[in-house]
Amino acid sequence: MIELKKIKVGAVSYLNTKPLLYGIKRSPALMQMIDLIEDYPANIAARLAAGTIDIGLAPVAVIPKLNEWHIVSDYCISAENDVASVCLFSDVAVDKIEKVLLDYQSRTSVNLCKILLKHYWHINPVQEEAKEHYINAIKGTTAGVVIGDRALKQRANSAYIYDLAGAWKNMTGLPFVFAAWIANSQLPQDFITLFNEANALGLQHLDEVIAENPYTAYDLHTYYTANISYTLTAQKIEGMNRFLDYLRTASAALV
Ligand SMILES: C=C(O[C@@H]1C=C(C(=O)O)C=C[C@H]1O)C(=O)O
Repeated sequence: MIELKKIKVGAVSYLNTKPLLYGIKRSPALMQMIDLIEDYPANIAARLAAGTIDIGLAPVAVIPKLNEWHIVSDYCISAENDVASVCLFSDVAVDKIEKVLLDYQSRTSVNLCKILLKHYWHINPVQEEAKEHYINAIKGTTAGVVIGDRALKQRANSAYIYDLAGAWKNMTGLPFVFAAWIANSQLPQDFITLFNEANALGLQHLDEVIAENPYTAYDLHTYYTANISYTLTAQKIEGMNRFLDYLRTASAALV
């Protein structure tokens, strides 16, 4: 029998992606068609741009780097208001911040922070792409953007927590899309249909998803229902396009 070439799928390895992966991992038909790798967002972006994966739950900030891109799913990682897991953490109020360390695992949120520093908070601190273990260096007038599960933990450690999706909503009135399922070539329609159905399953079984991923630093039910918003609506796409417009005009986008 001829083994058909598998579709290489890259997913974000954080808790926020578990509801989307729940159904994918439970679909034998889909699991036969794909190789699934899990990694942090900046690496998913790099793999998609290099073509070593065919589709990824990729930071939307990578879009300008891709020769070809298709958003193939109705599901995404976005927020209507506060997202809880993408914040600027600081010991001092925002106008006292002198330096911002930008999470090396992120592509979208670090660019969002740059946009907000300039256009929302109107400040211009030193901004540096951080290295591993940088979270320990968030102290005094050095603030830091942290994303994902590590951000949910950091909430207990910083006096000031500026939620970047909340700030974006205040500035633009729009929701914010962090990551979407982006393919770098046209994928078969039968795959896309199965893939969408599989993404939806976990959202209908959140209690099971939560039971499978015990976590104490933050209430996952709140996270999955009030913070992260999983459906890609027309308004979300408007928010995404507004963000991509800012990126196009930014002099130093980090992608
Ligand atoms: C909301 C989040 O969105 C993430 C943030 C991303 C980024 O900054 O590049 C990419 C993927 C998302 O998983 C989070 O991980 O906390």
